Amino acid sequence: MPAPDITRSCSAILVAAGSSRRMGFDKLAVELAGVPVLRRTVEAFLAAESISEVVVVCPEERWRLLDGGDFAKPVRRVDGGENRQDSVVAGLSALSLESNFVAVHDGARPLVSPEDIDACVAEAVEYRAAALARRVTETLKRSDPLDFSTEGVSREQLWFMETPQVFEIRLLVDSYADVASRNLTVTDEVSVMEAVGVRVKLVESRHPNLKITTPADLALAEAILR
Ligand SMILES: Nc1ccn([C@@H]2O[C@H](COP(=O)(O)OP(=O)(O)OP(=O)(O)O)[C@@H](O)[C@H]2O)c(=O)n1
Ligand SMILES: C[C@](O)(CO)[C@H](O)COP(=O)(O)O
Repeated sequence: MPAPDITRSCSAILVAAGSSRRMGFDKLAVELAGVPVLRRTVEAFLAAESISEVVVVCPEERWRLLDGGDFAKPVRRVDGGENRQDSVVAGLSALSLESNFVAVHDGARPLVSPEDIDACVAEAVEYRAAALARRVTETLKRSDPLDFSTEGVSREQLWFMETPQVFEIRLLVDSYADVASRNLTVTDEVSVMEAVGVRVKLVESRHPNLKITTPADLALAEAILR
């Protein structure tokens, strides 16, 4: 077996330490077609050829959803933080640093395909930073809450952001340190890059990759899996 080319290899950080407030119960423990959400997410990354290791950022009780899995690649757990940003930083500290790239993904996105993961990693190798996203195809309007007047909003160049979001590890670590030094709060890693002026190549997802957020998402995800 040839040694892996670490210049192109990629670690994964799966953030799964949230409170599921909008769901009302632990959305990462819910089974989709018999498999817990978090386990589906881990298995998608283990199936992706570009991924060499997985760090799961989650509390101990969620780690047990993985049945102490005997996985084909290294899988480690680390505790999360107060917000998603803190959980990502905790994941960065747990990387083996045997890769040059890191894919940060929501544990609550269990339908992500290994093919989309690999496509996003390939673009990050090319551009240093890449993120999975979905083009806006619906008609958009802006509505004034005072007089209910509406106006059309062009959907050209508009995307729904998804994950994974993939970066050179050094770039992401240094960018998060910069953001922290300025006490900035960010929703995702693309926002971190915007704060430090680094462009991110958006990669159109070819498969469903919805985030499990509310009970309605569970029904939709089950329907997709049927
Ligand atoms: N402190 C946090 C907050 C969120 N997440 C993770 O980030 C992903 C996206 O967050 P979201 O879907 O908003 O999850 P929750 O924060 O749990 O949702 P809610 O806002 O409804 O509580 C999820 O996999 C969640 O577990 C995390 O690891 N650590
Ligand atoms: C990180 C994310 O999934 C893609 O950008 C999204 O921002 C998470 O949003 P939420 O507000 O935490 O649900």
